[in-house]
Amino acid sequence: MADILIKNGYILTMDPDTGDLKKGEVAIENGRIIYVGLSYNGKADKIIDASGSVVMPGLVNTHNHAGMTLLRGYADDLPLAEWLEDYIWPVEAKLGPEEIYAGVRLACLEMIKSGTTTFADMYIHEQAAARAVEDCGMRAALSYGMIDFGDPERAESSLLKGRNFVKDFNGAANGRISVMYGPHAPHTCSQQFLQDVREQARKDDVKVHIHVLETEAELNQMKEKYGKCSVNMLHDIGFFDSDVLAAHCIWLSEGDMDILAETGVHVSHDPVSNMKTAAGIAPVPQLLEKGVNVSLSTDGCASNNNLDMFGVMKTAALLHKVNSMDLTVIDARKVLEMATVNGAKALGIEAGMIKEGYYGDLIVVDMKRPHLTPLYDVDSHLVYSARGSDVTTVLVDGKVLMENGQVLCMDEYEIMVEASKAAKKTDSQHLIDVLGLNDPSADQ
Ligand SMILES: C[C@H]1O[C@@H](n2cnc3c(N)ncnc32)[C@H](O)[C@@H]1O
Ligand SMILES: [Zn+2]
Repeated sequence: MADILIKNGYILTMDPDTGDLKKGEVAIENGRIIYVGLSYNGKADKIIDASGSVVMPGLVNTHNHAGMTLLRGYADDLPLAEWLEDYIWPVEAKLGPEEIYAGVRLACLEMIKSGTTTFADMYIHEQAAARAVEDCGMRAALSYGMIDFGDPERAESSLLKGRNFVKDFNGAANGRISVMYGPHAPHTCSQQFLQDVREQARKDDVKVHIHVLETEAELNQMKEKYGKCSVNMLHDIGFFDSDVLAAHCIWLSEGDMDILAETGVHVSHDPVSNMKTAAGIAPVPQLLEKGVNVSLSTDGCASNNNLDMFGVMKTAALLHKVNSMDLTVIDARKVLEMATVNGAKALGIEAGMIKEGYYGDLIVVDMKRPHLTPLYDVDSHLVYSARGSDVTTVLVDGKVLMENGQVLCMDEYEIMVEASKAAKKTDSQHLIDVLGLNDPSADQ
């Protein structure tokens, strides 16, 4: 007997072996998909009616700083280095685990409501992030953001934090949490530190999540310091392998792309963040052409400014079309693959497809909406016209986290209240009390 049977939906399996089903059924038991096909020959505890909807794999957001929801809109429209160094980093120092817990809860709420079932994270107080993920039921690959700035003491304490996190949370929350090592970037970490982290990750058999060549300033700094770019430096120290997830990868030469392809590095593409921070345009069509696994991500909320992967999908498609002045350079199916199959592959999880044996991580998207009518091509609608708010039902690990627009795994209002309170720790003079928390009349 299945736990859940989803009926009457258009099943976008993303599985090349089975293809999509115009009207099919998906059965889930013990957190895994046990049937995908036209009609399930068994009973189920719970039936989900997906009439007029698309049932598809949950979206996988492969680069986030989830706790940064607290800094959404905090310091916008500033040059990237100034934004990070003068605004974001000083204010992050004021945030403790309780604030980050509240921020990550808000991030999870936002992600669930817009169809993301798994995210990869790199941030501070990551234990608190793990607790938030555990509590809400999502799946995540978490890493402690480690920076040494060439200071051996900082290197030691950072690595220790990273190691403890890996030790304590690998496989936590019934396997929904996986861990990674998160050395921040080649220009904020010393070469020695990057080598030490690399070695530790191999020892622990844990993946590595890092920012690579997000800005031209990084490229110039690296050339000055090492006489070569970040990709070459990392390659020369043996850092690259198929367990590395590199975010951004904008300022790549042809040779850099070949290195990423040969070593099997996964690239996380953040088009919205990259456009907002004017960081540049990653050569995604070329990377895909060379066989690099490219997935999609929002980046942190302070550079996006939301966590809606539907917005990211549309932006990715449009950006590369106009950049190459060739609209055939990337199509809707490819974008959907990047947001599902490729993301799951980068994180090494059995998700991203509706396939027997894979995790019961899937979403239901309501197509009975004005902006999705009429319907000729499901892929096209999902990428070019749908929004996160069209997602009605979300399952992770075979558990229903949202059903018919109702979030079941947390109290939405409470999450917003707690995050708003946590945001006060920034001491910003500009914080506006939208929930009316400081207004006694709002209690009635
Ligand atoms: C893990 C660390 O990464 C920082 N961080 C957040 N967004 C970016 C970005 N676009 N580029 C580089 N670092 C970033 C966070 O502020 C945190 O300090
Ligand atoms: Zn980032």
